[in-house]
Amino acid sequence: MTTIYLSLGSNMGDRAQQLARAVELLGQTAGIRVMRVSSIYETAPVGSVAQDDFYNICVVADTTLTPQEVLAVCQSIEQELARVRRIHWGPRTIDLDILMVDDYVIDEPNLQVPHPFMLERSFVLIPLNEIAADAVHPVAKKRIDELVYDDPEVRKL
Ligand SMILES: Nc1nc2nc(S)n(CCO)c2c(=O)[nH]1
Repeated sequence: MTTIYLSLGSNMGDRAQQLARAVELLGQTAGIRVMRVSSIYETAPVGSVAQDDFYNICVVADTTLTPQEVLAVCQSIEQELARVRRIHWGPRTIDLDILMVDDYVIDEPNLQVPHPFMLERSFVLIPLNEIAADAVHPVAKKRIDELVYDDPEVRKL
């Protein structure tokens, strides 16, 4: 059994409903037990594409699946919720990113763990700190509550 830390985001359609449905689908997946779900945060879009504000959450789950199997589950949930990725870094119905898997460091063509951008994303660190403050980033060797920083553009609903 390993512990996985996920970031979920949506900025198209009923954002809260998309997030709730994604968490429901995660919980219905064999081999995944959702343990904690953060509050919803409204967040300013990061990246070069002008788009609507996101709703972001983080999820902690226990799993018997491999990281690659978890990635496949995330991708299938994105498809199920009809994620339409027209523009890279553009609007999306739902986005599920694997942040950490225990203390694993993975560098595969389709999967980098810890997530390469998580330390510079307040829309990840602030929700993650709410539910996993004592989790340790396996490369930075610091707790999430040592890595998190304030950002007025990340607003708890
Ligand atoms: N605030 C915010 N900005 C984002 N830019 C991208 S791309 N994404 C998708 C996650 O990689 C987000 C997001 O989830 N939230």
